[in-house]
Amino acid sequence: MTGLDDSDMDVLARRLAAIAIEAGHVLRRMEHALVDRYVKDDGTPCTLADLASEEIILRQLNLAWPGIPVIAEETASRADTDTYFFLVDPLDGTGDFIHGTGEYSVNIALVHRDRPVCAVVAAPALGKVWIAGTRAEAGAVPDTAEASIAWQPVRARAAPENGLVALVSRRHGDRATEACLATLSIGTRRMTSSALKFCLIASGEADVYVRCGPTMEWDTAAGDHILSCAGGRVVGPGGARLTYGHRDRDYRNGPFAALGDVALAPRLALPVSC
Ligand SMILES: Nc1ncnc2c1ncn2[C@@H]1O[C@H](COP(=O)(O)O)[C@@H](OP(=O)(O)O)[C@H]1O
Ligand SMILES: [Mg+2]
Repeated sequence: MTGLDDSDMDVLARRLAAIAIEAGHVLRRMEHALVDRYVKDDGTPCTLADLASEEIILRQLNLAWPGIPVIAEETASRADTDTYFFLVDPLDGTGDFIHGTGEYSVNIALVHRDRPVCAVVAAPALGKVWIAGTRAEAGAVPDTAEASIAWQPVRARAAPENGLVALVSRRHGDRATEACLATLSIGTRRMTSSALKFCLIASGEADVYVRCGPTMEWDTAAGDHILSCAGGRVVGPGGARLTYGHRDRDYRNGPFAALGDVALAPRLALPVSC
């Protein structure tokens, strides 16, 4: 028994937002510091800021929900995922944090069995935060932890007949992604980093994000849930929704597409693996 079954997921999403915002304040303070960094085995960077953010999030999650396993990027525990577990990316878009574009996010998702049920994506440098429990909402990041947030509902848009807006990673591209995008009639491409791509589609500012290169479950779970609650969908090869908690594959995702309008799904030609 975790007690989470009886939780109001929209209330819980606000609590996750407070944690992500607290971590985000620390990230902002570290933005201009000379932050030590190293390159991990997968070739992606890590900084002291990733670790500081993760420490705060782990502490707060353990305080609020003791005993619920947490799979976090920098200390990815191999603990058994229970019925409920958290997926945490303390700093998604570390490359952008280092390069100062501001396009980085803090992602926290609560997963029930293999699908997210509650999530936050905070973009501290852009001053925006998205949440979802049963509905997707967005607000401005307040300057202080005590200030309240005026949450507004967000909704993905119907795909326009022509000129879809596609979001592509600023730092990670690959041929399979390009081939898949070529099957859609893309009018505009916008480079965006981190889980912000899911949130911009959830807010009706873009239509599609295709990713055939490697990503991890903590990169996508929170954005997946926010976009799903906003009326969109994140699908893998064959059109099925993504599932989470795959320790057997080290929490790696396969290829996926995030869609504002599910009607785009039949037009996709995703490869079966990355
Ligand atoms: N070779 C690789 N293996 C695993 N994940 C990778 C990867 N290259 C990029 N990623 C993932 O892509 C994320 C960045 O996505 P984007 O390019 O859309 O901003 C990274 O997030 P982190 O910055 O949290 O490490 C990382 O998790
Ligand atoms: Mg990260």
